Amino acid sequence: MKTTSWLVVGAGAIGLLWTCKLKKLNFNVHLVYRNQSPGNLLSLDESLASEENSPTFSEHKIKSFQASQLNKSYDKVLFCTKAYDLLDAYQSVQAHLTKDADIACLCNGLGFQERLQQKLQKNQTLWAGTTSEGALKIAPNKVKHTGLGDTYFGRWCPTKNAKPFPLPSFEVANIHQRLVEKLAINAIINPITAIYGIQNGDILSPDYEHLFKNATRELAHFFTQSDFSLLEHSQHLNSDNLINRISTVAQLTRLNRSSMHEDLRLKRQTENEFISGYLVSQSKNSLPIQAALHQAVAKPEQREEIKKKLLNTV
Ligand SMILES: NC(=O)C1=CN([C@@H]2O[C@H](COP(=O)(O)OP(=O)(O)OC[C@H]3O[C@@H](n4cnc5c(N)ncnc54)[C@H](OP(=O)(O)O)[C@@H]3O)[C@@H](O)[C@H]2O)C=CC1
Ligand SMILES: CC(C)(CO)C(=O)C(=O)O
Repeated sequence: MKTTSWLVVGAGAIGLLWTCKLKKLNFNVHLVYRNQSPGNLLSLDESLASEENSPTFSEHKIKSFQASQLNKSYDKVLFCTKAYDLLDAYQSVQAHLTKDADIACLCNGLGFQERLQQKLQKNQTLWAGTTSEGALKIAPNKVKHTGLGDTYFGRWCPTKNAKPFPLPSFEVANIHQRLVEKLAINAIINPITAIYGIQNGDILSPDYEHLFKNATRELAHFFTQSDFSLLEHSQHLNSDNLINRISTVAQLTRLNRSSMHEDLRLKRQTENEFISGYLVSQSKNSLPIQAALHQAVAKPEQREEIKKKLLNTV
């Protein structure tokens, strides 16, 4: 039996936030969780991120399932897992997606989109997404909207005269550019804050400023003067542009710990492979600082030595 509900996969912070957003847009939502059931009533706290005078708490009725309990077909699905879980998550629900389903993902990083595209059927459409919103899961069925931001989706494989995204106001033509811009921010702020155990704003302090600027200049050179496969979408990211963008985000989130800082601190898997790892794999050895940051995150036993070298040699 076919349903017109959205299927959201991943009941973490972003999955809960987006389930509530879709409910507010009057869609039915079926939510797939992996381990802990969120039940059938979600609550959204927008007190930290709401516009003035708008309600700050809302409750939303949904249906939640484990993938093995699904018994319907869906023509629109939104994956809200971490990048490293995306392909497994896709495989767990793929039998329940229609032949022409719209398949959207909101994970940070690059590299996994192409791998997912390879797995889709010919008439299914992959919509890559990126968000600068902040969300924090505070209970299995409760999410706090911690930062206002923008969310964009666009076709991973552009096609002329194709059908629009099921949420047209979120669709952009230049999604690759948006993904590269977000990748650049994550590639600088996340590993530096994670390995030195600092807040986002600290990368602008005298202790880290040289590392921040040199790592950013190196990235800008790669984005503007290399044979990067997404060069047409990264050419505008010269040193000044990139330093301004990243400084602004570091300022705006100065008291936050980046997601990678939290992941290392709590000894969880990080998205390193889809951020610095992706860039290094594309760079033909032209990103030595980025490679060192990648290595310092990936290899705890080398971390202290790399941290000292990075601060002494740049
Ligand atoms: N939170 C935020 O403010 C922001 C997050 N992002 C990005 O959004 C993405 C999601 O982040 P976030 O929500 O914070 O991460 P979370 O870790 O909170 O949520 C990911 C969820 O996906 C679930 N999951 C993993 N594999 C499967 C599967 N096979 N089937 C069903 N569920 C699965 C996890 O389940 P389990 O509980 O079992 O681990 C977890 O609940 C990341 O790429 C992140 O970088 C981007 C901007 C801001
Ligand atoms: C923008 C930034 C750096 C905010 O903390 C982020 O996206 C993250 O932590 O992953």
